[in-house]
Amino acid sequence: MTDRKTTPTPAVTGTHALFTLWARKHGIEFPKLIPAYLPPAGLGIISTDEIAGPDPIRHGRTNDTSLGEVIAFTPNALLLTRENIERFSPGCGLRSFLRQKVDDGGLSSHAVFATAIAREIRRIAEGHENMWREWIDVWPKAKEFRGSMPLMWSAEEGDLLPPSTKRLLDEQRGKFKRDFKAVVQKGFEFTKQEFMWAWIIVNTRTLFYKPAHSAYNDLPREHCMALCPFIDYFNHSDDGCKVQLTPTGFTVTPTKPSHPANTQLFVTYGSHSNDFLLVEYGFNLPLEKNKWDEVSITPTLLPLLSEEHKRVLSREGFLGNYAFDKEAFCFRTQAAVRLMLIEHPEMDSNWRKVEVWKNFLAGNDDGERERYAVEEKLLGLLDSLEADGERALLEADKLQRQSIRDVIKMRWEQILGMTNDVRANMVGETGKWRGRSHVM
Ligand SMILES: C[S@@+](CC[C@H](N)C(=O)[O-])C[C@H]1O[C@@H](n2cnc3c(N)ncnc32)[C@H](O)[C@@H]1O
Repeated sequence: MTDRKTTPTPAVTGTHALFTLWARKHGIEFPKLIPAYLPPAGLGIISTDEIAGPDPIRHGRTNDTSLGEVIAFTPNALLLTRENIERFSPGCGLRSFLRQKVDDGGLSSHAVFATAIAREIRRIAEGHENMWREWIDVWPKAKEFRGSMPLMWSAEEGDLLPPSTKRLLDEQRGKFKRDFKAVVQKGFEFTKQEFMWAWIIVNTRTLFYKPAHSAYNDLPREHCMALCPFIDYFNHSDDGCKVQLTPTGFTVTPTKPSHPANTQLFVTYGSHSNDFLLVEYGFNLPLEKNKWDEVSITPTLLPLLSEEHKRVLSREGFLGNYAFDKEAFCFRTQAAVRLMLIEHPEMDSNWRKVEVWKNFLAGNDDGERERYAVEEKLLGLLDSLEADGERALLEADKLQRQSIRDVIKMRWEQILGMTNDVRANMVGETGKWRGRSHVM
């Protein structure tokens, strides 16, 4: 978790100083910014001067980011992209794997970038030069990822994460495993540790990149990526500056009216929950600083649905993607839980009940008749999550590595806090609104 008030220490010596010289020499522009140490976020970007953003009073518009000054610019020629992979890692032969679809023996963009990076680390150690060497030298080392990136944890440590986090971790582990296997099958000989470090570098530092090249027209979104020197120094906040791809390169523009000198500037990586930030980037934000945080309840709810329920939900477009935040459960969860009240929704004799359910989905029925029964089920989901959380917190206390223990405890505590909030919204602080009392 990061505190924006961490006192920044400008990173003006060593590898970071060499990198900023290299960056300016190659056309990267950042007139009022410098990198700084901002523990626990590692490096970040701070202002050296006051920065003016869009001025809503002067322009009468709040969302016109083009009116703020461009605070950072990285030209296209310096990006690591699918097009220049062979320039980044001469002789790697990776370009041909990008021409093939992944299902036809090709490699994902993520796997190709990680391979090129892992290969260059070896080549640099053997004495080869690399045009991007100064940039590579400022990336975090493997030991910096060990405590924070769950992908690097043991299975036992990962199992103590909340189900909503663990589900994302399992998906990520699947992706990593597929990429590593495919890369090894192509004859690249990396250890799992070497490849994992490079894969995490790509995971935590890529920008969405879809230039106006025909090669990108039909390319699936997950393959549209680039690594971007300097702009990859920015940390994330939910209201950070805007990153845009222009015909000449990436730009960063502020979205707030002004930033004083000597403050950290953030960009927004996307509208991400803390579970996502934790698994994909190895950090999470205090609840009050992440307006997009929510808890997926899918892993708890899906196993409670019968095959019949799943078929009906799927036909209506309501299967999966269930969540709550500190205010309430989402509508999709309501839809699933309401359907659970009908034991056999596909039986002819239940068609009337299913019609009532569909009327609720369409907004033609307020659902008040079933409200208590639905709430009982929702409260049951919260109870079960809480029981899991209490068990996991006890187990986490036994873990050797404190950094991992702290991460697991922090996310569980956030989730248990949200569980309390959403329950209080449903039944009142003491349960008196519903005749159900809870020990908080
Ligand atoms: C694109 S890099 C940003 C630069 C990075 N901090 C560094 O030291 O090189 C993304 C990584 O920065 C860290 N990070 C980004 N935003 C953060 C935040 N708000 N709080 C804590 N860590 C953050 C995470 O480790 C994440 O994986």
